Amino acid sequence: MSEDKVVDVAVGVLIREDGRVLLASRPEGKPWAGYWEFPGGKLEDGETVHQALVRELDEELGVRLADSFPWFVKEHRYEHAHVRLHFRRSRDFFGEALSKEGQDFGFYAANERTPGVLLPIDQNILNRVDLPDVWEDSTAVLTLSENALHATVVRDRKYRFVGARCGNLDDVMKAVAMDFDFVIVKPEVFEATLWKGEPRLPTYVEDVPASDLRLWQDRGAHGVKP
Ligand SMILES: Nc1nc2c([nH]c(=O)n2[C@H]2C[C@H](O)[C@@H](COP(=O)(O)OP(=O)(O)OP(=O)(O)O)O2)c(=O)[nH]1
Repeated sequence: MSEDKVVDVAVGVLIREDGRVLLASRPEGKPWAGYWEFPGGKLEDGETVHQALVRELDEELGVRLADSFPWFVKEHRYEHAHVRLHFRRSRDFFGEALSKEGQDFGFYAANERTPGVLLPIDQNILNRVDLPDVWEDSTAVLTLSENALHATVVRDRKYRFVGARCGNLDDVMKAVAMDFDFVIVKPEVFEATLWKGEPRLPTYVEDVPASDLRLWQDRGAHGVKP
């Protein structure tokens, strides 16, 4: 594989009614075998991310995925590959999971220890599963042009999540570089902050009614901030 070839990967964040998320260990023979991850895998030619997830969940765990929403897209360079991870959330799946490839698996809460170590970049992402759909004040929000370094300090002391209010794509790119948990944007700039229709971080749309939540989630938002 040439160094700069980007591999697109579909990643499923399947959330049970009790808020727990499906995680599984990586089968023997793959890079990072034995580490835990969200189920998913590489896109095949012509597949959408949702289609790839439907296939991978069936192949790996026998789970049937009915619907899923874009959550965010994240690039990461491993030694073995440069991946573009397309995370999608779903509460709409059925079937009892089975280990079709010899993996361990289970449903876990964000603050619970899995039997094995998660892939390093997945831990932060698992925490974000608890971000509420409708924004609450228990999250720290910074305006990026102000003192953004403060974010790292605040994160440890008081707030579980740190987000940034972003006026445009440049701000969102800064929030990505600083690994913020979420961004808040106005409805009129939402589209401009996406990467080919997918957010780059979980995104709240500001100043819209809570009753429009589903509409904005269909378009890729994590949630709304009325
Ligand atoms: N499925 C999954 N892959 C992840 C996660 N986090 C993360 O960095 N990755 C990376 C690891 C791998 O480099 C890549 C997924 O590739 P893979 O080898 O598991 O995909 P696959 O099942 O299609 O593999 P194969 O059949 O081609 O062997 O994405 C995650 O949470 N879930």
